[in-house]
Amino acid sequence: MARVHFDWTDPLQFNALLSQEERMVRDSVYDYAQDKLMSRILMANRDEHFDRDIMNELGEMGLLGATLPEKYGCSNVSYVSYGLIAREIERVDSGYRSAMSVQSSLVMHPIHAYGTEEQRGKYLPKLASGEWVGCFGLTEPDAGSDPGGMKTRAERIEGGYRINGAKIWITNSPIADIFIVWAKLEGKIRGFILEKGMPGLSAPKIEGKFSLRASVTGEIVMDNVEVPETALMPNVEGLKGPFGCLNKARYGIAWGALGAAEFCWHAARQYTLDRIQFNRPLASNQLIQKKLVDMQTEISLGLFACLQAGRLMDNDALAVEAISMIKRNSCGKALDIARMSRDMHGGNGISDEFHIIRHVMNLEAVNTYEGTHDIHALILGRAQTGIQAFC
Ligand SMILES: Cc1cc2nc3c(=O)[nH]c(=O)nc-3n(C[C@H](O)[C@H](O)[C@H](O)COP(=O)(O)OP(=O)(O)OC[C@H]3O[C@@H](n4cnc5c(N)ncnc54)[C@H](O)[C@@H]3O)c2cc1C
Repeated sequence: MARVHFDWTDPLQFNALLSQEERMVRDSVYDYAQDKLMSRILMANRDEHFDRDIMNELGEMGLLGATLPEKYGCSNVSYVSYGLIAREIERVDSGYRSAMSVQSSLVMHPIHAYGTEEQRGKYLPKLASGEWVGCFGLTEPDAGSDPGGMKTRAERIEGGYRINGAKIWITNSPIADIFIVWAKLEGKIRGFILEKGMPGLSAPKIEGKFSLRASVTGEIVMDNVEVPETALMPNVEGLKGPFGCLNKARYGIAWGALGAAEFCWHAARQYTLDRIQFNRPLASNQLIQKKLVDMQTEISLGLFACLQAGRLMDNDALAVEAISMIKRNSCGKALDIARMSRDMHGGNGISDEFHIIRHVMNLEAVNTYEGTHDIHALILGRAQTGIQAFC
């Protein structure tokens, strides 16, 4: 049997399973991210700054709401391509991928899936181009893993609704033009589209984050915000509204986290090949090689799981529990890999100039948001045993 070449970067020939279009998407996003995002991230992270222009650039590249139809200004690519986009952006920084995911999965998706044709026509093209930025308000100070416990309320008034409540930990909210807000109306969770400048609506920034510093996060405060009837997204009610959005976002996160992990793995390999201690490269030690191989194995297996999930999603055949599995697996493994890479970089591992500590810090939040690692275990545990263990 002929000896088959082993590509250490792609041991199971993942790339061979991608279509021509998917490879083109991957390569163009890789080039953009390495050229335009990598050059900004060091100072953006240090200064806790999100460059608003990035949204316009992502829009120009067709990366916002990329899976949605062309008639709304979107690219209509496959979910596998969407995953590849997330992976390449997060190879640079989870904060940039977060900004993109929120716009695509948590703002544009619900408007498309639950909104009226008028709402789609009004909001989607401007969100697709990056002219407008959106945010998604579900989490509250007293309702995180248990969003059903939300206190935000909408009440009917003449011609529309009055909304009161507060959301916290909201990606993009301080720079948002559009706010997707989930509130209880007559006891049922409903989704509303709010716009910047509405009286009583404010979105203060949360300062002092040590994770996702290049992504802006804030609150949404609603003090008697009056919205017209047309602000309600009519086609969904109950928790399945926000969860439908979160499922799309969690799918993208599963791909993205592996992009961050790949950066940390490749950096650890190069660092330990270059760094001489005890008169030989660190990479000549068995312990180091084992760690590199553990990284390679987890990332390679994880990418196959994401690819299969993407193919199923493209055929409307992916169960939500499977999304919990890949979100949980990718985030947990990526965090372990980033921490391991940090350790292998020695003292340099804590310097932002090597980029590893930034990925470690970022992945802490990525492991927590959109359903924590343990909450996804409980979702899968319930599906396996039939027993609800949340409470
Ligand atoms: C940087 C960042 C950006 C975010 N962006 C957004 C956004 O754009 N929009 C939005 O709506 N939200 C956003 N979030 C919120 C995020 O989704 C929540 O932080 C997350 O869902 C967890 O909720 P919590 O922080 O209230 O933690 P809690 O729910 O209080 O959980 C704390 C701990 O308890 C554990 N726990 C909870 N319940 C159980 C249980 N039944 N059994 C066992 N363990 C349990 C959890 O696993 C966790 O370890 C963001 C968060 C961060 C950090």
